[in-house]
Amino acid sequence: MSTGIGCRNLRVYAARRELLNVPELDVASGRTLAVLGPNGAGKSTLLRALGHVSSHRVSGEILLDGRPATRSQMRDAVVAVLQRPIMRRGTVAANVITGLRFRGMSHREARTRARPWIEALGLEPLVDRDARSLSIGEAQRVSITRALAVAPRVLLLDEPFSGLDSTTRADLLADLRAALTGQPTATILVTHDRHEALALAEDTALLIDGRIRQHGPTAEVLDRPGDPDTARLLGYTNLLPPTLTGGPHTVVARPEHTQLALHGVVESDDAWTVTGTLRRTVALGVATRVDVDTSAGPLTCLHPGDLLATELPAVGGEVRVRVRQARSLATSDLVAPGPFRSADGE
Ligand SMILES: Nc1ncnc2c1ncn2[C@@H]1O[C@H](COP(=O)(O)OP(=O)(O)OP(=O)(O)O)[C@@H](O)[C@H]1O
Repeated sequence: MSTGIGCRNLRVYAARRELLNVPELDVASGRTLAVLGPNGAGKSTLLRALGHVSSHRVSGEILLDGRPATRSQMRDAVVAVLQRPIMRRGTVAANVITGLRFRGMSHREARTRARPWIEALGLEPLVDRDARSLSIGEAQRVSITRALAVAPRVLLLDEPFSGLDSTTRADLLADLRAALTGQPTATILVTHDRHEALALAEDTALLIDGRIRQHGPTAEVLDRPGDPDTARLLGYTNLLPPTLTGGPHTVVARPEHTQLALHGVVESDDAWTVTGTLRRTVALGVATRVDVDTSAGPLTCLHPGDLLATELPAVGGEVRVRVRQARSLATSDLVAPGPFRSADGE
């Protein structure tokens, strides 16, 4: 019998509107699934339904270790970590053992159980601090340690990293991944950030409009956009239709593989070029974003570092854009730039 959490024919409705329709989903014990979707895709709706805590009308089956699970069975099996950490009155140490105390464990035993998790998550320097004085990043670390200390069969993570700065987020993701390794917990992370999926999850499902469009090993799913919606979600925001490429299918490219052809830069032969009008530039610190309008729609270029104003053509001026790497939406394969070079008639 398979262990872990799953569902069959799961549907969630608000009034007459169907918010979610997932025919089948399984996360085995010891594995982590990321559910990646844009705002409003139904990610939280899915987590609440799986945890049997939905306030909507739900049909279908929630499975625990392969069998339909009741609400009380799920309550015992599941621990959730939410976007905003909730700290109770008292020290960090007292907060970490809360879940164990709720489950009837003595104070002494709970402290002994929690100790390795406090070490694994690097919380020792904070244990005596008033939990309500913590930063959001610190509080989320406590909240995750509290969840892990219970050794749950199922861990549901509802965007717990979204309010953290990039360094804090990367540290916590790495520590959580290490802490989960070898544990018999089935973990589901919902997020809109593909980098979080890559950092934490072996498998990823793409959820759009309440339906799973793609599902598989994370590295494969993140690099195999199958339609314009999943392409956008996966960062392939530049859509190049056949009218632009001259090829048979729409191809998609990441902004980091798309750059302006600038004066004085020697161009190699390994990119396809298209002309357009420079709409605006945005300094992002580590990179400069340049938006260009072309005959077949907008393209976004990303140049590493700061581009000097003197290097850039004026807004409204004609520019050439080079796309170094693109994928076919029909096959998800990388498309060599050769076949559609000079498709715009250059
Ligand atoms: N009571 C309700 N009545 C009607 N629609 C609802 C109701 N509750 C939620 N929805 C809709 O369900 C959809 C999914 O919401 P949900 O919060 O699950 O999305 P999400 O993917 O978690 O989004 P976000 O990333 O913005 O948190 C949204 O379009 C939302 O407006």
